[in-house]
Amino acid sequence: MTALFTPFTLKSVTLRNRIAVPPMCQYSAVDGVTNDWHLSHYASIARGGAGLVIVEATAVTPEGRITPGCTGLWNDGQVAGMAAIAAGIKAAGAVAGIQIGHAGRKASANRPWDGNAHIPNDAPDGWQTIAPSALAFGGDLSKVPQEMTLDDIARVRQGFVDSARRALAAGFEWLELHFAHGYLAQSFLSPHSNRRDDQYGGDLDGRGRFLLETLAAVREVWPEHLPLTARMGVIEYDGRDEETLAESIELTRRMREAGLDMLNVSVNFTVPDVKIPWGPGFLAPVARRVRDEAGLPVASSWYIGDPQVANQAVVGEQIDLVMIGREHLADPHYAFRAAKELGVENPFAILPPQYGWWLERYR
Ligand SMILES: C=C(C(=O)O)c1ccccc1
Repeated sequence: MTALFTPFTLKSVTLRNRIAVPPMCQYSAVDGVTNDWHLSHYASIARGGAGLVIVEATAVTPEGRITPGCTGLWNDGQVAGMAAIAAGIKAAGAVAGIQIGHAGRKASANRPWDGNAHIPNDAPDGWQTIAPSALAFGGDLSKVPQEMTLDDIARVRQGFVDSARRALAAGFEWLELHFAHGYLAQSFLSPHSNRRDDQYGGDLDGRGRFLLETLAAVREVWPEHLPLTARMGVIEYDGRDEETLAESIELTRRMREAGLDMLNVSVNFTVPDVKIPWGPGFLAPVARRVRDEAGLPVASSWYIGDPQVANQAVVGEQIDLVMIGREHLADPHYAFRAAKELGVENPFAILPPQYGWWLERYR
C-alpha cells in the first residue's frame, strides 16, 4: 500500500489519504462573506481526491483580516456561505476543515498581487492594526500596531471561541487555529515581536500564554471527538533556531496536554529578512523532531508537492499528513496525478465517477 494513500484517523475523523489541501487565502470575500468564487474553488479542489481540504485563514474579528478580501466568522451572517462550502467539500468525499485566525500587525494589507503592502489607516479599506507590542513587521508592512490592552486580548480570544462555534454550526469537522506566519498568535510567541512586560510577555510562559489560553478556550466549545489542530511556525531561520525550536516543542507539549490533537508545522515568518533554506521537503526533518519530542501527530508543508517526496515523508514517519498547496492551485486533481505517478492500484477511483469512469475506459 502506498503510504501517501493510506487512510488517516484522528479522533473520530478518518481521511481517505494523507494528502491535505492547506488553507490558501483567496482574498475574494466582501465584508468577510464568501461567494461563488469560494464555492467553486473549494468544490473543484475537493473533487481532486485529497483527504482533507482546509478553508483559508478566516478572521475571528474584522480587524483580524490580512486584507479586506479575507473571509470571516466574526458574525452569524457569514455562516451560510461557509456551510455551503463545507457541504461541497464533503460531497466530494473529503473532510471539511477551516483555519481561524487574526493577522495582528500584518493585517490591513492589500492583496499580494496588488502589492502585499499595508493600506493606510485613513484609506476607505484600511484600519488600525493591533499586536502584542507597538512594533511594525517592516518592509511593505510598516504600519506600527497599537499595543493590545488586556481587554483587547480577551476580546480576540473570545473571537476565536465564537468563530469556532460558527465553524461547527457551518458543518466543519476539522478546526485549525492559525498560530503561524507572523500573525497575531505567532507574534505573541516570538521575542522579535513581543516585548510586553505583563503576563503575556517575557519568558515562554508569558509569550505562550495567549496561544495556550486560546487553545483551551476553543477546546471547551469544539467537540472532543473532532480534531482541534493548530498551524504554528517552529523555526525562524534567524540564527537562534535551536532556541526557537526547543521553545516551540515545549509549548506544543503544553498545548497537547490542553487538548491539541495535531500540530501543522510551519515557518515563523515573524521578521522579514531571514534566509529560509527552501528546497524539496526541507521542513520534514523539523516536523519529525516536533512529532517525536512533543508526542503528537504532525502535518507539514512547503516544497513537498513532488509525490515521491511527499510519500517518503510519510514512509519515513516524519509527517502524518502532507499539506500540498500550490500544486493543487496548478492542478486540482493533484491526488489523481500523484496516485498514477506512485503506481497506486486503480487511480481512477480517486476521482468522482463522473470523471474517473471515462478516464479509465478510453485510454
Ligand atoms: C496568507 C498566508 C497565511 O494565511 O498563512 C501566508 C503567509 C505566509 C506565507 C504564505 C502564505
